[in-house]
Amino acid sequence: MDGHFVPNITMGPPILTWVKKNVPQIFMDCHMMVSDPAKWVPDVAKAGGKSYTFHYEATTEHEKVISLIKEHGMLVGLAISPATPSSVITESLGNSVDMLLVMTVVPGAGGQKFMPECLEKVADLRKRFPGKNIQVDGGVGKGNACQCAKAGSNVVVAGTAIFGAEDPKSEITAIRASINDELSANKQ
Ligand SMILES: O=C(CO)[C@@H](O)[C@H](O)COP(=O)(O)O
Repeated sequence: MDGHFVPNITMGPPILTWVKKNVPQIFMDCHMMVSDPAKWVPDVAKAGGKSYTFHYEATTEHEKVISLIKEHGMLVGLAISPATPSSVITESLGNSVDMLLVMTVVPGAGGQKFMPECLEKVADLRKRFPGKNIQVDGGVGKGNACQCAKAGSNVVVAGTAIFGAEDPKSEITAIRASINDELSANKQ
């Protein structure tokens, strides 16, 4: 968060560098809620970022940003905010990224209420991009992770549900189990 695309400011490349140093095996999935996504690509890659997700709404030069991220050896994620329809993700755009992120809160702060109406977009994207990772972020926890997976998501982000839990480990286990149960039921 850069204080411009969204009102808040959070961590940037210097913090990623320290996290990577202390947890070398970590997979850093970097969701960049920033107005100028191209600007941060080199520094995030250098800091050890593995996946770089930028917002569809932040730029008109999607292909350029995607190429830049790939040139820096990172996986590419493309995010849409609640007000953005899934139809903006064209076949060629969707096929050129590794992950599609459907926000289920307005980007900018943790602790907001999950917006179930956004799951229609997950279902649409899953239908059109069966092989892609589809992430859901915003107000996700063990109570609704299965709804996300049912709609077609296979990756979820949970902040408050985990960091606010009395037992974060068991919250993670419960979220993971409900997604895996749903995904294996869908396979049959
Ligand atoms: O940062 C945002 C939205 O901008 C959050 O959605 C976090 O990514 C997850 O936090 P919770 O919604 O789970 O509290």
